Amino acid sequence: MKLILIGFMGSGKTTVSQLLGQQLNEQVLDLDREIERQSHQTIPQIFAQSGEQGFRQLEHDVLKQSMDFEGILATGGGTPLREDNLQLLRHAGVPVILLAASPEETHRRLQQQNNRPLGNKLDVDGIRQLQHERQPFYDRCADLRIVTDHLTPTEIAQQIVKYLQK
Ligand SMILES: Nc1ncnc2c1ncn2[C@@H]1O[C@H](COP(=O)(O)OP(=O)(O)O)[C@@H](O)[C@H]1O
Ligand SMILES: O=C(O)C1=C[C@@H](OP(=O)(O)O)[C@@H](O)[C@H](O)C1
Ligand SMILES: [Mg+2]
Repeated sequence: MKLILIGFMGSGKTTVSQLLGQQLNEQVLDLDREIERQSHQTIPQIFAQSGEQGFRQLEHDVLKQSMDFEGILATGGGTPLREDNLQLLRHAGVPVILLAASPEETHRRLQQQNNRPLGNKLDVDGIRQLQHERQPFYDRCADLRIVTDHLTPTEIAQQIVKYLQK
């Protein structure tokens, strides 16, 4: 692994990882896409059929087997919530970058897509609450936190590249 992106749903992990992959000429692994590829189901289908618990088990299995991947890893927003996942992320030995956005901006972004079983039904207050609950887990593994509300994905990728060069 070269770099790990973590953060709440809609913070831009998937988008920024693709840009970083192009700029740094590195492979990108998006945990959700890999889960979908291996299970032959979409994320909403997995939640509908196996519940959140079933999804979390798949997520853990795929994370564990991805740890020796040589490239940029985009996690899902709930990946750091499990202690065993958090330990894997912390001990990967690569920078862990936390992307963040305000509840209002997150709500705007999540409304543009309908593929997040845990995010799509939340209003701004629900997002604020869930972000608050998850914050301690994100803080425990992040080396750098970037607030993305007023940054384009390109600008975020540039900040990360600069950070890596230091
Ligand atoms: N910095 C940004 N500014 C505005 N919109 C963004 C930004 N980053 C991502 N988005 C948009 O927000 C949505 C969620 O982005 P995504 O990369 O899927 O986030 P994540 O993987 O963290 O859930 C997408 O529609 C994406 O185009
Ligand atoms: O925050 C979460 O619990 C989740 C985030 C999603 O990934 P994104 O953060 O890329 O949306 C996806 O893993 C799943 O819907 C659950
Ligand atoms: Mg994503």
